[in-house]
Amino acid sequence: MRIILASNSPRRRELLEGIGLDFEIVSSNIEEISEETEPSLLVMNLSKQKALSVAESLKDDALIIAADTAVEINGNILGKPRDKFEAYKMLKRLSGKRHSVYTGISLVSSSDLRLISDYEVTYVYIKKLNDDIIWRYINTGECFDKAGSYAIQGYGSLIVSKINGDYFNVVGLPLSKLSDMMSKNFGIELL
Ligand SMILES: Cc1cn([C@H]2C[C@H](O)[C@@H](COP(=O)(O)OP(=O)(O)OP(=O)(O)O)O2)c(=O)[nH]c1=O
Repeated sequence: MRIILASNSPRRRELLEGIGLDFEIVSSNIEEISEETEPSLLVMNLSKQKALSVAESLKDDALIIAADTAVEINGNILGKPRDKFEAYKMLKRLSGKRHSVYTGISLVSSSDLRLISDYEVTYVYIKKLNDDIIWRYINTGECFDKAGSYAIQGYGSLIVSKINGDYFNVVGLPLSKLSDMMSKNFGIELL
């Protein structure tokens, strides 16, 4: 079956390429809006919207993969920062604390619109950051298209002290969970 990644994220593309999957990319371009405040439900809901928007635009049979990542700390959900001041506020909030990174995955088969959603959570500990370090990090420019304003795979690796859970989930696509979902629900084996 054709496999389609419904994502504009270069990280998600690279992660799927890394496991040798043969897939195409179709961007979803939905407005990421949801009233949901429970992070696991929010990321599953948004990934579902992305997957369905692509599935509905296809004529032939394909399996669509979509994902959404959000950061949660003390009941607050952090998405992507709008500007450097918002990035500063987010990093200040994450400084010296543990937060949770949620990624929701949705799989949809375009032939019958059968939909499966699930999520993964990883706990990330950020070092105590002074303002000088926060601004130096923001000035690397890598925080802007990232949930929570950092990229664990980039300079962000220097401000993370440890993680508990799947690293790839933090980067934006929990490959192990995805593999289980594809195998269990669609009989597609990635290994
Ligand atoms: C926390 C964290 C997030 N991120 C990224 C993963 C996601 O790409 C992004 C969160 O935004 P998303 O809305 O999940 O994804 P996206 O807009 O980049 O791509 P698309 O919706 O088209 O699939 O933050 C990192 O790259 N590293 C990190 O450490």
